[in-house]
Amino acid sequence: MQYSLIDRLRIWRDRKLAQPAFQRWAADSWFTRREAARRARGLFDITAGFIYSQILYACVKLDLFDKLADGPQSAAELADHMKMDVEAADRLLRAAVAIDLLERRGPERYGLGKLGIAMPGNPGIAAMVRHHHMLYHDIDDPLALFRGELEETETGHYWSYAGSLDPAADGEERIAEYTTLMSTSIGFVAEDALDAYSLKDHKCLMDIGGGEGRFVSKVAERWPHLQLKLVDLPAVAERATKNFAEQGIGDRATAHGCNVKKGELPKGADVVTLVRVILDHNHDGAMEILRAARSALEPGGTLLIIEPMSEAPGAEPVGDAYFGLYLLAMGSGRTRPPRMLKQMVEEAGFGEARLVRTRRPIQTRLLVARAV
Ligand SMILES: C[S@@+](CC[C@H](N)C(=O)[O-])C[C@H]1O[C@@H](n2cnc3c(N)ncnc32)[C@H](O)[C@@H]1O
Repeated sequence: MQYSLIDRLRIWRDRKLAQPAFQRWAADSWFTRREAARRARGLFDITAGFIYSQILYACVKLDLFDKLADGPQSAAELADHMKMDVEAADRLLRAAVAIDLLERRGPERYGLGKLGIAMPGNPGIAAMVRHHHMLYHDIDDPLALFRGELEETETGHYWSYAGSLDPAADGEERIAEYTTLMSTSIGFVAEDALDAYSLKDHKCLMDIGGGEGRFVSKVAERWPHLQLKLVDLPAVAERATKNFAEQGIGDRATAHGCNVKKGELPKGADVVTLVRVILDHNHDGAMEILRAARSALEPGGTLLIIEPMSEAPGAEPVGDAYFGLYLLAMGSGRTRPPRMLKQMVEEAGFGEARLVRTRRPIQTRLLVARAV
């Protein structure tokens, strides 16, 4: 193998850094010890990450964050609720303190920690954590997952449309769980996207893959002048219709059931949204959806893709590590860097694609394009 000068310099540096003697020196030296400690801690955190996740999972299953939001409590006070003896309760609570989910309040009691404080106000995070039990199962042997040796995955079963030949045939019982999870977790995504892009100058919005309509409801609250359409698989669209009626927006929000990749989409929208949809699909499926979106719009119409993306500065582990494995376990889709999405939307008949800044790119990025 031929290496460039820069490669050879890096190989020399990597060998130097890998030497235990060098690492001892770096950990002792005043000049390097902070960085050495930071790296040692970073590697340990990755090594122990599965245990940290289980501590969070246990706290969520026990509703500890909601309970402690009402005021600090001791292990003795919580043990009955946690259905374990006081010593075990204390061990779990201490573990949660160590990873900043909880914090000590005096010698005996525990309250919300600097990370746990975000949990009570965001039921979407707890819902995501609860459904991770499927992933624990699917990534038990990560190499089998990467090598495509798993015949079935729990995550693929849960997201019933992933890899299905006829997702439109799914009935209520297959879609109920995932639609509820999506609704519970849409809050911040909708808020950040709607703060980043004004719909003031639009007349009619169509949300493709809109689930049971929570995003459309948020749009309806914020922009009362807009007509609203939603498209999703028939059993999902039925739930949206019911929700729109219950929320009193049935006169301006309608839901249409069809397989977007095959069906004819309603016309009349001047802006189409795809919220957490494209990442679920492999290239061909994603292109079918983008082309369907294009055919539903007149030239000049607007497309908004709202989803986590790959290579988000500062949020790389979310797009590339978390969703990378999640979508592999699901059996379909990938997160994409904005440049790849831009290319795809251009291929589907859109131009002027640009990324719009959002408040929390870790979960929500926004790409806007115009139909040409
Ligand atoms: C990850 S969910 C996102 C739901 C919603 N946009 C949100 O962010 O909460 C993907 C949605 O796409 C829908 N979907 C998947 N494949 C579809 C297809 N071929 N035709 C229509 N809808 C589809 C699913 O039913 C689901 O509601």
